[in-house]
Amino acid sequence: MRDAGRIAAALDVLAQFEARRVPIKVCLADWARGARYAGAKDRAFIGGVVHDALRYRRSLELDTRPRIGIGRVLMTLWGWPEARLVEAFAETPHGPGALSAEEIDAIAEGATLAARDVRRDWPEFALPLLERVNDNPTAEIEANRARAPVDLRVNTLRSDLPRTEKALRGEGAVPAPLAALALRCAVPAAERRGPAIEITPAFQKGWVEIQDEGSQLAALAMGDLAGGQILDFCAGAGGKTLAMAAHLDNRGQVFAYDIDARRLAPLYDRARRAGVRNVQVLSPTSDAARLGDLTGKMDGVFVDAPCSGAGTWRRRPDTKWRLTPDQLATRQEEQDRVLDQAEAFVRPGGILVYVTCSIFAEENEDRIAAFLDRHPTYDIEDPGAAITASGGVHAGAVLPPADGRGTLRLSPAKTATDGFAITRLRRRG
Ligand SMILES: C[S@@+](CC[C@H](N)C(=O)[O-])C[C@H]1O[C@@H](n2cnc3c(N)ncnc32)[C@H](O)[C@@H]1O
Repeated sequence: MRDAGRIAAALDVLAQFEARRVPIKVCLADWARGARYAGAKDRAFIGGVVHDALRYRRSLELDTRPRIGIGRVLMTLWGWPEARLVEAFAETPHGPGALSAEEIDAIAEGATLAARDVRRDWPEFALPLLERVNDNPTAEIEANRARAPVDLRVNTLRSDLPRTEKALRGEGAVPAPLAALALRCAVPAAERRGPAIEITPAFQKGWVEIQDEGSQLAALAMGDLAGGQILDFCAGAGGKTLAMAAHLDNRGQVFAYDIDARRLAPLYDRARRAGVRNVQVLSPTSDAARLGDLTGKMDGVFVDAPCSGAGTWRRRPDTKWRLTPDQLATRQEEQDRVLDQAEAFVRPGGILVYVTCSIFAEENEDRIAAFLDRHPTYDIEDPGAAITASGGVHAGAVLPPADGRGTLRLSPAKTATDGFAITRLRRRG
């Protein structure tokens, strides 16, 4: 495909998103099904431009003036010269139709609008939530508009950092600043695709997992539980399960449970590839009795709770426009429920770590305060101290301090990671 057809396709996909508000990957897949002629480079171009458009959706007016908006994305963010844009729009029969003089003038305002209207790129209802927890909301929103790097966790059960870094040098992997086992591949520029880590021999041999550095730090909040028994109560596909299992060096035990058996399914293969032998997957359908046996016995229970996902908006910018206040309220109810269910497994003196990939206090500090009202037998501990004590951060790395309510917050602007909030509680003995 040429520029003309690619721009027209991106406009179609964005129109679908505005009309249906389904995940953008659904809109992209629907388009791709009807466009068998499109190659991998076309799909990458269209996916890239559509995601950037969603990152800047309101400041660049993609929602109200999509032709102008996409022109602004290509000129302002991708650095296209005006002539390339004008030619692509006008090309027949595949282009979206020639740009008028007014449209060209409006497109040229893109840089000014992107700088002026940063706050418009955050859902309006969620602005007070951000202002509540962040002293520089504009900087945070700006950092959330940027593309995210690809972060990797070196799997010490299969390799080590120097060997893995060397193997992935061609992909641009360099050590990340905080987590000792994190490698970072820089953000691809405009039309460039990100590194295809999954097809590298290092990935296939299980030397690395794709995992944001913030997620790696969260998984270390269990601290130094060498040989311990841990229940990962919301294990999903097991990103943090595998990190904890490797951290335990295949000793002790990590039980991986999730209410949704389908989400656990990939964990079996992932654990095999990673050489993990200390994980037991507990399916909600067939292992209820085994889960019950763990009641009151776990040294640590890890709750990676269902949440708004606001901390991952730079990676999944469609989700910031799909979140509603009602959904947020539902997540809060789930968070309370999950905490109550999970705490039953903590032994006296054991640890309960509560993590979300949301930076909002409504999903973190407020949930913990409500939990402590219901369960006064828990005390808050410093999550940063536990992460440091785990030995999993670089010597001298400085984590943000926990706030006055005991929660450590990571974010694109503050730590150059996805957004996470981490709280650590200990049950009294
Ligand atoms: C943030 S995701 C977990 C991601 C995963 N820990 C990882 O690192 O890849 C939250 C998970 O919580 C699960 N969940 C929601 N309610 C639950 C409940 N009451 N009990 C257990 N799991 C629950 C969801 O099915 C979902 O997989």
